[in-house]
Amino acid sequence: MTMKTKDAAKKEKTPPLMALNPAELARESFRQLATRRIAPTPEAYRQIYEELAGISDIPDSEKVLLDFANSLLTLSSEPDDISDFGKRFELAAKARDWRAYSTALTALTAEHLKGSVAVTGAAAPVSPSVSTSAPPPASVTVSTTNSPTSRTPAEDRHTRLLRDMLSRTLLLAVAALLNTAPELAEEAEALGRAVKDAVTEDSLDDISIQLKQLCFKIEMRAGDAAEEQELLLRLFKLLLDNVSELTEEDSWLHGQIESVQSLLSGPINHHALMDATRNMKDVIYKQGTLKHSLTEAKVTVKNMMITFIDRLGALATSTGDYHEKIDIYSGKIRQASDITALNAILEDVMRDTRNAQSEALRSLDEMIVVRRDVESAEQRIHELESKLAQMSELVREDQLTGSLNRRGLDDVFDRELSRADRRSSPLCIAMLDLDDFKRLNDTHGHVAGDEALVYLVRVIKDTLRTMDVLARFGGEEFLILLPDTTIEEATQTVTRLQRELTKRIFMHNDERVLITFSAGVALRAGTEDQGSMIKRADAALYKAKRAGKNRVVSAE
Ligand SMILES: Nc1nc2c(ncn2[C@@H]2O[C@H](COP(=O)(O)OP(=O)(O)OP(=O)(O)O)[C@@H](O)[C@H]2O)c(=O)[nH]1
Repeated sequence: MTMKTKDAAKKEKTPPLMALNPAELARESFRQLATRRIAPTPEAYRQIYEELAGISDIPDSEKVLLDFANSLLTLSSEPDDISDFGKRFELAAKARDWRAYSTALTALTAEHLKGSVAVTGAAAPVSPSVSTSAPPPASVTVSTTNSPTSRTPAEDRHTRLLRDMLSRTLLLAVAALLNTAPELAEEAEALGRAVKDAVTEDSLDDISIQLKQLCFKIEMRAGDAAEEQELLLRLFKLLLDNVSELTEEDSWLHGQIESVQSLLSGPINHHALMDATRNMKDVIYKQGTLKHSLTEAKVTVKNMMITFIDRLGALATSTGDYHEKIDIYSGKIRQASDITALNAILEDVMRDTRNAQSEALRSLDEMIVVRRDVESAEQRIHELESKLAQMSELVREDQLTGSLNRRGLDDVFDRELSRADRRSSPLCIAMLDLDDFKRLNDTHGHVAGDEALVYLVRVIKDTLRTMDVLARFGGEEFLILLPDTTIEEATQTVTRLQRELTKRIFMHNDERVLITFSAGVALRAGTEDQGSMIKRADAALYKAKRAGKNRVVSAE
């Protein structure tokens, strides 16, 4: 029951109706509630019921003052100045020393409720007849204002506690969680320290603004981190998918591992990850092709060596026969008695010698040829190896599809950005990636994969305007530059490309092979640069993949 309700209740106090039984008392209580226009709460009902029954719950003033002392004592679990005051009040009340009580009350007011706080009866000496309601004392009629100092001790304690908790949360928990973003961790620590010292409302307001800003920054940072993590996972998936193909020749693997390691040792950012993924795709494919050629070259060398050994064996065998025959002939010669017999033997010897000679010569020739083949195969291996090193250093065109390569794209992109700036015209890009291309390669072979890429480029070139530019971005990824094109037009164009690709069926070995692609389209925002546009188109492409492939998504 509020103070006002109690006062009103006291004013209209009804003499106790001792004669009434409980049911009648209850009825009368309800009637009184209505007459006095008091809200029918359980507490109000109890008050009136007790009043009518003559059971007064209004304590006397001494009890109130003693209760106040007790409640101060129970307010704090450990000795502090509040409990000291409690003790002083308790002693004064028990000794009925109201001057001492009043002095203590004035001191309490001066120390804890200064400023705009006015405590009823606190400034003046208190007499036992002080008119106040029942405890708890924390609700002593305090007229509060919005000032930070106008708090009761309990509120102060809670504020201190909360401030402490916030400060510790910022200093210990938040700062520790931000160990990957030292600048944000420092900010959290500085705020933690500031919270500890902030006592005025202004300084708390200031801290509240800074806290909001910090939360916003952490949210942004969390978004970036999630994106980077996603890219990292893609990169690792790619590496794992291909690692089995590379392990046979570990020298090929070293380069990959080194580049990923150096990437992981530096600060991980979106660009570095995107580039590493693309480069790796490119290198994996090209190395795969070269490795295949090298394996072929090695098989050739091995076969040649086998032939070489076979020939040597044949030579040894034929000359072995020859020596055997010579032995026989020498025996025959020794036994020959006339010149006719010797002549016959000599002719046989001559014939066998000629055979052995020509066999030896043939083997020699073959050995020379084989040796030359081995040398040229070795030469080819060296050429293939060095080709990997200087791979497409200078070319601006993709050798397989005839579209621009990354280098060529960079030149044209620069040109188109300047043109768009000059004319203030819209510029869009579309990033395309064939769907399930690995499966196509695995099912139909790499040659079919290559043909599919060439086929895709042909369909794109047939469908696009001449001013549009197509570049192979890496592996099975392509980028189309669409000058003077709005985002709606760009999306329509790419959707048309998808339709065209499914209409014009790709055939391999008389088999119909369905090829589709996913795409992300981005409109240049203001003077946005190439990297940022590609990043947004790539993110949209990734969404298209995740949404089920064979679709176009516009970048945000
Ligand atoms: N035939 C051929 N294959 C290539 C070429 N460049 C890259 N690849 C292959 O393309 C495949 C790309 O595989 P992933 O990146 O896993 O993509 P995907 O299978 O298309 O899967 P999604 O993109 O999720 O639809 C790899 O197997 C590469 O070896 C190329 O020039 N010719």
